[in-house]
Amino acid sequence: MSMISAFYGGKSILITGATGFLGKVLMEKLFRTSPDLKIIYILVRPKAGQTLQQRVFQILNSKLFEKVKEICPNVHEKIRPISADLNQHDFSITKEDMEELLSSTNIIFHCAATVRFDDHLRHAVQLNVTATQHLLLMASQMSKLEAFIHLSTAFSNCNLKHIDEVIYPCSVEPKKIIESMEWLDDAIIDEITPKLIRDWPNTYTYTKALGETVVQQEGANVNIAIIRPSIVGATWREPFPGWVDNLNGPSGLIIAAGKGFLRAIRATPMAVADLIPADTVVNLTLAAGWYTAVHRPKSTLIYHCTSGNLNPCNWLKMGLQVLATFEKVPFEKAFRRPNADFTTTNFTTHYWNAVSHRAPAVIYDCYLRLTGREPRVTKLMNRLLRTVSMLEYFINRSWEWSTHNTEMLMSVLSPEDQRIFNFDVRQLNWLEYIENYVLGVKKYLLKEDMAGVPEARQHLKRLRNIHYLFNIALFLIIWRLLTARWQMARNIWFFIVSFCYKFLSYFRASSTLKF
Ligand SMILES: CCCCCCCCCCCCCCCC(=O)SCCNC(=O)CCNC(=O)[C@H](O)C(C)(C)COP(=O)(O)OP(=O)(O)OC[C@H]1O[C@@H](n2cnc3c(N)ncnc32)[C@H](O)[C@@H]1OP(=O)(O)O
Ligand SMILES: NC(=O)C1=CN([C@@H]2O[C@H](COP(=O)(O)OP(=O)(O)OC[C@H]3O[C@@H](n4cnc5c(N)ncnc54)[C@H](OP(=O)(O)O)[C@@H]3O)[C@@H](O)[C@H]2O)C=CC1
Repeated sequence: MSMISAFYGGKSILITGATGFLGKVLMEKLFRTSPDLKIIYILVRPKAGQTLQQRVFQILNSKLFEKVKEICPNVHEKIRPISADLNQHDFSITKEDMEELLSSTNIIFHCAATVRFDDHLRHAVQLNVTATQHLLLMASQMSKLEAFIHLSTAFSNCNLKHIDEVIYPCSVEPKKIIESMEWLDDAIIDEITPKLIRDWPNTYTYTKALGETVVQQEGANVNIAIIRPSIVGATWREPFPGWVDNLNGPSGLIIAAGKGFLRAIRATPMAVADLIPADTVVNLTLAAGWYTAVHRPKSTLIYHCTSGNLNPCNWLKMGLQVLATFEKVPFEKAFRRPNADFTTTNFTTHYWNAVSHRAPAVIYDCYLRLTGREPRVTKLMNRLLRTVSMLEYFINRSWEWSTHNTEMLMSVLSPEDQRIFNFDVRQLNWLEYIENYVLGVKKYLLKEDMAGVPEARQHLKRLRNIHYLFNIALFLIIWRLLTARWQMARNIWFFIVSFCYKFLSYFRASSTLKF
């Protein structure tokens, strides 16, 4: 019998961010491994014209939850969506809902966050710091609370090279930042943001670091653990390989490369690609929830959920495998043939961006205009290049994360739990994982059917022929222009033609002599 599954049985669990990528995988695993849990409260906001119920209905009807519905047919009765906006005071939770949460919750998984790198500091502080502070305040009033699990990121201290499983002090007190956000106007915040975030690359990683300090300062009366995942990718095994449902991290770039928009990226090929599958993060999170509640460690334990020090993969290996999978199973209606080159200097990056990214986009937009359609590729390309520039920080550096707590946790699990809640990345076969990731992107993000693969291959062949024809035509045009303007070019041209003529004459003469 799994100790972890049994532990969550009969429990009331509160999840924030349950509609997000990790939140859904977490909920799915909880229902599948502990179908007798009492209830999962999820804090949800109405979004995109959908009510809470519609959002929950959509999640439960997705492919991710197919297995769960077999194991736990009454799953819809066990989810209780609570209307809440974490940006609002008291989360805009009704009095009745709040009372129920305070009196019943046993475990909290705090996943909600803004993961946008370019979010305005005010908004990032609101969600990643202030909301965490409020949630801790709520947690401290929960009479039955056994554990509070906070999802942070391994990059919350990405200004350091070696990162231990500790909370590093912030140069400015989070409380002061929270206060100042209340009265400073947007223009002043914009001005001071670079000075505040200093060597953090964006507001996301900076506010996640502040969030950890808040957890440390405000969580004295609560039994807490912090999980720090690195770059979360598609699922490895559970509930099935390759599940992914948003464009964050590598997923968006895999689409951009597979569709032939992104053909080169500025990256350090040998830098560690510290990806971690979503199901691995969830397994560690659930195991940490159990350990924190049952063993009640004296201090807040931080768990690094990373792959680099146990089973490293680099960006070159990842890029090559992504490309190899595109060869086997191409994406449909590609713009150009996929390519995945790594540039390492400013010059080559600018060259690739001009020649291989912007120029084809401009040419295609001219074609769209000429055929009476709306030009759109240049705009798309500019957005893509902006996105890539924001991710570059993470693909040109390597970090070392110590994993003592994570390894300790693995060692205290029973063999049964080590199997069911496996977070041992040493067992991960990268080539197989990356192939499944790319297939998952094709199936679950792009919603492309495997039946379309032969047509996609034909399309790539046509693109190759167009590419060759285009290059030949371009060469001839350039050459014609050069010979028309420069005597030197004409002399070279004359020399090449006469050389070829002599060579052919010699070849013809020697072959007639033989017979
Ligand atoms: C050959 C393969 C090599 C693979 C090589 C992989 C390297 C991969 C390194 C990752 C390194 C992360 C390391 C931190 C790990 C964490 O701890 S954080 C969690 C991850 N967080 C993220 O990844 C958030 C990143 N994204 C953002 O911050 C924002 O989307 C951006 C990049 C600032 C763009 O903002 P924006 O211009 O306002 O655009 P937004 O409204 O978000 O989307 C605009 C369009 O771009 C698309 N888009 C959004 N994100 C992306 C994306 N990542 N890619 C492409 N398109 C995107 C959207 O779909 C949208 O399209 P339309 O719907 O308009 O057609
Ligand atoms: N994905 C990754 O690569 C990594 C993620 N992490 C961390 O893991 C956690 C989960 O990330 P992930 O699942 O990828 O993120 P997502 O962006 O997929 O999900 C974010 C969740 O937060 C919710 N949320 C955002 N704003 C509010 C609000 N104002 N009120 C209520 N809910 C809100 C979203 O709800 P809605 O659906 O309504 O928008 C969504 O459920 C985060 O803490 C993140 O920092 C750490 C390392 C890497």
